[in-house]
Amino acid sequence: MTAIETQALSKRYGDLVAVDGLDLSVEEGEVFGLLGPNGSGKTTTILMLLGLTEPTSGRVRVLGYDPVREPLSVKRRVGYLPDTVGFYDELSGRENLRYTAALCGLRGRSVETRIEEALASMGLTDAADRPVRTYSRGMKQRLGLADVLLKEPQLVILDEPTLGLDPQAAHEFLGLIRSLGDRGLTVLLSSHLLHQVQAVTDRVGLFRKGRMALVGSVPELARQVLGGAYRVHLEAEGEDLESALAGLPGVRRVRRDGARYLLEAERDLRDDAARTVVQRGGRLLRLDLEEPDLDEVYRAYFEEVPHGDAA
Ligand SMILES: Nc1ncnc2c1ncn2[C@@H]1O[C@H](COP(=O)(O)OP(=O)(O)OP(=O)(O)O)[C@@H](O)[C@H]1O
Repeated sequence: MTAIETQALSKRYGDLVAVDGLDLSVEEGEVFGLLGPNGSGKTTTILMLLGLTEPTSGRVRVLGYDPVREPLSVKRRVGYLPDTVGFYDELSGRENLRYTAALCGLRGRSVETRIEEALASMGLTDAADRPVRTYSRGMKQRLGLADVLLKEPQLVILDEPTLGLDPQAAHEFLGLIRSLGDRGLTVLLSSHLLHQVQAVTDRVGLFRKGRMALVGSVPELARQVLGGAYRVHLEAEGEDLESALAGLPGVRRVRRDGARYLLEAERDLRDDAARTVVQRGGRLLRLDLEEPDLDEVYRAYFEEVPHGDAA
């Protein structure tokens, strides 16, 4: 099933078009990254998905429900972590989760088990009975995720979840997000931190001025924007290697600098490249694969197209 589907979704604030004819489709079980410069419409899109702001036009479905007409059905199934989560500072982590559970109408002894499990899965068991005011920002974010998981959502939406976290805390938090995807949950994550998004998402969508400029996995985007998604660096001595390497299936372009070759390719063809060198009686000195990098895709895309407004 498609977890999120929008068609020609738009939101205007007076003359300003915050989201402009957005077509977005996120499959169930997918971890999807919404990327874009500040003000490109990510938060507005999320608010429309949650039924917290009404679209000006277009269609939106979340887990098959219309967030405008059926906000409660959406709310019950979707966990939302805003960029800053509000907790009762004087209450402990566990007490805050109990409060959420009561608000969600969760009752019975199984609630305590659920709370315990949510705390444990976020690495907060030891801190569970300390007041939240003593928590670091990273711990508060993890408590936020525990809070979201308590109601056992099918879809989790996170808006800039690593904002203000130090690199170590951000890394840990991203690992937790990935683990949600591995558990089969659908995750929508907004961010402008490309490396982080690349590490945990299955696909990304690049936003620009309220429109989805590019959508795909990082290798797909790299193929569209950079030409070759995979870059193989090879150093070898031998005759006529350049044309032999250029003839390998999947090779888009070969650049040569003396004994060094850069192969821009559609797949990881290190095996074939090594074999080619050896078959030609050459000597292989170095062979490395450079993984496609979202940062590079993003920069190339916003540089190539003269947008002027890219952050
Ligand atoms: N309530 C509002 N009233 C008027 N304009 C708004 C409102 N909310 C957002 N906007 C404008 O809509 C545009 C898109 O904003 P939005 O917050 O969705 O972008 P974003 O991609 O989430 O940016 P950021 O990364 O800064 O959060 C911006 O120009 C913003 O100023």
